[in-house]
Amino acid sequence: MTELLTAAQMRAIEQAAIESGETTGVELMERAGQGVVDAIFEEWPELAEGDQERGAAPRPAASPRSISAKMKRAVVLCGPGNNGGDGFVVARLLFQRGWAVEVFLYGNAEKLPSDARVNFERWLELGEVRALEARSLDGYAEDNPNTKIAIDALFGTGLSRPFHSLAGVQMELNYWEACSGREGHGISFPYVVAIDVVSGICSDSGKYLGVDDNPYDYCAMANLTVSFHERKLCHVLHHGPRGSGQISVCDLGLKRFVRVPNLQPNDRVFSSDPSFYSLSKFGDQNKFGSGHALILSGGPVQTGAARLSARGALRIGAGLVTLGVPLAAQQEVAAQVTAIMLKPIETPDDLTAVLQDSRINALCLGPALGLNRARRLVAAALDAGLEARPTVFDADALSAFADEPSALFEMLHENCVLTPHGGEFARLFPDIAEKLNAVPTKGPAYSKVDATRKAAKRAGCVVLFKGAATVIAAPDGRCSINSAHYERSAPWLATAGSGDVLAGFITGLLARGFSPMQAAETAAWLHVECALKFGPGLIAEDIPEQLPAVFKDLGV
Ligand SMILES: NC(=O)C1=CN([C@@H]2O[C@H](COP(=O)(O)OP(=O)(O)OC[C@H]3O[C@@H](n4cnc5c(N)ncnc54)[C@H](O)[C@@H]3O)[C@@H](O)[C@H]2O)[C@@H](O)CC1
Ligand SMILES: [K+]
Repeated sequence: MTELLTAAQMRAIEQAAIESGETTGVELMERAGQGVVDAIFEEWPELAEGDQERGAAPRPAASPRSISAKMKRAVVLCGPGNNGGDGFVVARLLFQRGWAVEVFLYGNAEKLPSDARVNFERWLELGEVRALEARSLDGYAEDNPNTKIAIDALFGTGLSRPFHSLAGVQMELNYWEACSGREGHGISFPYVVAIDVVSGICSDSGKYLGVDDNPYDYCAMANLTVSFHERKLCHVLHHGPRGSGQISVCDLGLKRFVRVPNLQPNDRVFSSDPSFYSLSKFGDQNKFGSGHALILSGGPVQTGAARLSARGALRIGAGLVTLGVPLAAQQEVAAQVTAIMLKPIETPDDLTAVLQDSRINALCLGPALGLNRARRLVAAALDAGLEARPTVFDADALSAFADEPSALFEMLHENCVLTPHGGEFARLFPDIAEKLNAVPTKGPAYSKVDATRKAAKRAGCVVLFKGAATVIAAPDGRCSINSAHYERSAPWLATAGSGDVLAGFITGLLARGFSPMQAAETAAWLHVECALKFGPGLIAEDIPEQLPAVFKDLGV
């Protein structure tokens, strides 16, 4: 598992490293700048070809007369903080490779923080710094056709308020990002490389601050973002993945400072993957050793969703899976399933009776259950007289409590998992959703991590908040994110029934004895892996069928 950092956590790590005396801010900035240059040439190796080191040449070397039309050019936009400082380092390093480099500064050089100031001065030995204004980049790519790279070093983790003041510059970066790598009308556009965070995006939430409509039309965007030490939360949340392009992580040599005192384990956020958890089965295990999952089905013509969940639970390794079906739907379900068993469950009393069997060790309620049936069966499933059985609540089992979410929360116990999508989340946690969806006016803005943690605390159980970034949180603050972005982008997962399969995956893992948090994290990760394995054309039925191949790849 890798960690995803907030701005405050990153600052604390840097601070601890500097206070240890092992390094300095200037040294870290040098490593950061070098990391950005390395990442650029790794991403576009052709840009490194033919570079002729000129070393730290004196200032005249950068004068306009010494810049030939054939030289590769970079334009570096530096901001008022240390992100800008990184930009000055990148400018110097590209210059030393023989590039023509033009540097703009947004802000007052006198007010640059000390490390950035050092690098500003070092750059002044080599070239000029021009003031960045709203129209500074108008026609730039057309007038400077050999511009290969634009460096966005305006704001990083320190963005604290909306960045609207350079709309023209942001529009240009937006346009270049879209057009880069393509030639049109004899013009080639530079690749946009963001240092740490795309300027305008809040590092903790991934939201463009102060933006309420489609930011991809006019805000700054990048083809490549180089993050330091670890990825930041913004790289997987909200607008961040699309705005950031690709992510490269640059090691600043800070690994041993991760355990600084103010980083409590439950304040940390990880990317969820199953590396810690064993999915393997062992030779001497019989089917009862892998648990028995019960999945409740809706009535006639509403049984497909529960059947998808059941198939998911069985494929992920539950020893036995039973569908609890109302009498009128028995024939329909029986005609469709083979290895999955059936039990008539019509009323809450039927469910209570079935749950007397303690071998049924995981439960799933929700997929197409019907709101009335859901409301009655949820209460029976959570009856205080029964053991706190691991239970997944999805779909109708969540929506059934839209008028009184507290009635559900009062019944839930620590072995439950709620799996809302955005709409269901807003029904159960309207105040939290409102805060999450409000236009952010300052940073750090309220994030999906904040919202899911708060919801888990209120519900008293694990909440898995679905989306391209699925956030999973426990009431004690543990949190992870399953990101279906970048090389794990799985847009075909947004298909009818996909959530039912996920609920089944979680239920199956609960039956196998995984803890609620482990089950939710592992299921979410495998769900994406299955989609990637199948590729385009995926429908929900295909998802469980990919598990054998995914398991094989994992060596399960
Ligand atoms: N020595 C260090 O501290 C290191 C810092 N690093 C870089 O430093 C960055 C963080 O630096 P900072 O904390 O200085 O933050 P930033 O450089 O992101 O910017 C902070 C500055 O911008 C101002 N500001 C915030 N929002 C604004 C807005 N909308 N309009 C105008 N001004 C605004 C703030 O008042 C502050 O002056 C990281 O993202 C990383 O790039 C790296 O170089 C590694 C070493
Ligand atoms: K930036």
